Amino acid sequence: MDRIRIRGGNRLNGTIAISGAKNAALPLMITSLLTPGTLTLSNVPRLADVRLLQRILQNHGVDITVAGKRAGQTGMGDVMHLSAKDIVDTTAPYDLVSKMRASFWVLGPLLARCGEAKVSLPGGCAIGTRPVDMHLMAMEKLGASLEIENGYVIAAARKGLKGAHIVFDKVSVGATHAALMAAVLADGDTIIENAASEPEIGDVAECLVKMGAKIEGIHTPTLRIKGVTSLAGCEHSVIPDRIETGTYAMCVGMTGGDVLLKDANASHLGAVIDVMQRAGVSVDVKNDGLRIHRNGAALAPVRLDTEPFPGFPTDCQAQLMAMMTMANGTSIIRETIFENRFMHVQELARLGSDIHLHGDTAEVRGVKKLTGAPVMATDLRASVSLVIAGLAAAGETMISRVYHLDRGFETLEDKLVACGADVARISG
Ligand SMILES: CC(=O)N[C@H]1[C@@H](OP(=O)(O)OP(=O)(O)OC[C@H]2O[C@@H](n3ccc(=O)[nH]c3=O)[C@H](O)[C@@H]2O)O[C@H](CO)[C@@H](O)[C@@H]1O
Ligand SMILES: C=C(OP(=O)(O)O)C(=O)O
Repeated sequence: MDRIRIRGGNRLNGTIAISGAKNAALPLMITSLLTPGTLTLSNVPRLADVRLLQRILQNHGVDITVAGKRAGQTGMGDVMHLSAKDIVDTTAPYDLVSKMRASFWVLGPLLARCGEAKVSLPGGCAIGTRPVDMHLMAMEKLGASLEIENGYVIAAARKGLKGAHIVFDKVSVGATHAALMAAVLADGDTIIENAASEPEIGDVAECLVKMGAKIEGIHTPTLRIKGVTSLAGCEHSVIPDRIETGTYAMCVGMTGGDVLLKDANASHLGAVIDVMQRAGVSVDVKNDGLRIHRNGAALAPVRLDTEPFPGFPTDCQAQLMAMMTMANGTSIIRETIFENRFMHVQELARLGSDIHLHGDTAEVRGVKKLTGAPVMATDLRASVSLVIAGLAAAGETMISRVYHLDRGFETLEDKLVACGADVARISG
């Protein structure tokens, strides 16, 4: 199994190109199930999760071809053509779905297009119990009948889905994707209230509109959908990854230096930029991305809660905590989205951090020095928090189980090495 070795202490200087967003690319790929036409996605990141979803979609009969970047195309990722002319299998099996959360989202489109689906209950990062009750409630509201048997959701809507009024009790990215992707082909009007307004939902909604869907209220918590009988193919470019952007911003905040995060979209990062500035890191919005710089001054501690968009994202919580381990004072970080998203705390402790957990709140007492150590990645964002800490720790940090990192960070070592970090992948 690969490991990542970091020799800490180097400042970061240069340019890092931000990849297409994993959490937009995955649901965008799934929208291909809604049309017999060809969906062409550009700026698709080269990630393990994308490859896994390709296998899941191919199992349903989606024909997928991947090519490198085209001339004139913005972004750095692949171009992917997805064509679901015929759905040959409406079952999403356990061995594939259990590895990745987003794969469960095929439920809505399969039901909408085929009137039936059998989808294994999902997996994903082990950061809480992560129920799917709101996904199921939305499908039932849209007229599906559901049973859970042997770990599978078995859903049917033989006469098609019907428009409905769906009100979510709490904000869920996945349940919003599911409801939206099902409602676009339902008969009649659907209103989704308390919808997630994360930029990735907006990206999917905009792609669906290009395919012929009728959606109002995009980027707001109330989505109004008029069902259509069919959708066509289209071309769409995946938005830049705001979580990758926040992560590299925190790498620079941690080490000091001056880095341009090329193609980053500041409008998706308001809460992250605010926290970085409060911590004493300079963030300048440029035409071609975000410039992050910190020269000398100590980091100031911060106090924050994770929240649904536009609040501070839970997917950047571990990275911020790593950065705050060396702040000049005590930071208070409250995790409000997932009940078990502090697995990085005990690994950060191996590097010499001083963090105390009180229920959903971490008290991060800044230390003057971290020291390299062997550590273990436990989930995607927790693993990259260890990279951030390792970049500033004296000596060598060796991170094992880096397959978690490969789910969501494209060529992480190359991007950091290009800015002067001493990072290497040790194979085998
Ligand atoms: C692939 C992807 O895009 N994953 C993201 C998605 O995950 P995911 O879509 O799984 O997260 P949700 O937004 O659904 O979860 C938010 C909260 O709602 C709860 N919940 C969710 C569904 C449900 O049916 N019942 C329920 O109680 C969850 O346990 C959690 O406490 O949004 C999270 C919150 O921004 C991010 O951390 C993940 O990176
Ligand atoms: C938690 C994440 O992914 P998933 O929902 O697939 O577990 C993530 O992207 O940070």
